[in-house]
Amino acid sequence: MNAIEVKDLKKIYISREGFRRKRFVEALKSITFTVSKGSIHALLGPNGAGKSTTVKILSTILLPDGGRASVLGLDVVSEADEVRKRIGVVLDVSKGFYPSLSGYENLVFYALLKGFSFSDARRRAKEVLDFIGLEQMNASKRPYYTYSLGMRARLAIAKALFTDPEVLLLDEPTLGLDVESARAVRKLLIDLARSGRTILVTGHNMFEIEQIANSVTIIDKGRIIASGSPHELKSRLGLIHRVSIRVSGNDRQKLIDILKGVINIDRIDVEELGDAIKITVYVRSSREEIAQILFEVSRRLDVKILDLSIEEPTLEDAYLALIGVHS
Ligand SMILES: Nc1ncnc2c1ncn2[C@@H]1O[C@H](COP(=O)(O)OP(=O)(O)OP(=O)(O)O)[C@@H](O)[C@H]1O
Repeated sequence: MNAIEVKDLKKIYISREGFRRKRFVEALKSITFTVSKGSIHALLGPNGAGKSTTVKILSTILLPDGGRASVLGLDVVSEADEVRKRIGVVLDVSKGFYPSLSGYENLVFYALLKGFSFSDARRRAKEVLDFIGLEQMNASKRPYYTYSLGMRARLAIAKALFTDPEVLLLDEPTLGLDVESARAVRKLLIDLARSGRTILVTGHNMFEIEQIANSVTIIDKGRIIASGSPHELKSRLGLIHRVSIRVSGNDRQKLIDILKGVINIDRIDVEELGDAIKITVYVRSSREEIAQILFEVSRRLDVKILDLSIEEPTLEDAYLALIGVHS
């Protein structure tokens, strides 16, 4: 069953250019995707692709100009009040808190505005602070302005979890976090999905998305480019192996030309590294075939293979191939 359904969604921003002229930005041209219940779905795309706009429409903060979107079967426009009760949202981890209040006080204040009784607000604030690990960091009683970015991200997620929502909409929740904090947030999201929550997350860190997302939608310039599980995206592109070779020697360019002729190559990237070059090729051949060809070719030329790795392609490889095809 789908927790989120987005069909042919459109959004046009109108902003001013000078005093009179209006500027129209077609942020979403036609976005369609679904997210199944209890899964983590990632929206990926370059800057300005329309990810935040999509999340804002699903959060009922922005109205679409066309198409429709629903959360748990509720329309985000006509049933916006009901949608708000069932979702938790993080749009900017550093916004929405009073700097001089502690994390705990911020949450209690937020809960009172939401209509919780004082005792329920205090109880739930302690629960969520404990759940996201701020209580254990002895941070819940410290003023918010003393929080690190990692603590702020945790507090923003605690706030999103306050009403125990079934669906979480998170716009770049790990932006700017250090390795440890980002890892903690990732684990939190996986635990939440395991407990039945549906999570829609945006981000730019492909490694991170590949670790957590069950499915992915890639958008660019307001249109869908591809969607599916990370594995489906990679196999659809026929990306079988990524071969990285670091070589030195005079015949480096010859090696590239020969490789292009003998290996079934999808793409080749060459990076100059001073005395050496790094060649990355995406090939459909088997590992054995690739290794054999490389060693045979390099024996005939004036090149020295300094490093060789043959790996499975990553989500980032698939993403770059897809974005490259469409740009
Ligand atoms: N309030 C606004 N007024 C005018 N144009 C806007 C507004 N908000 C966003 N845009 C434009 O809409 C397009 C989509 O923006 P959006 O923020 O949704 O992209 P994004 O994929 O989230 O990008 P990023 O990865 O940089 O956060 C961009 O061209 C952006 O400049």
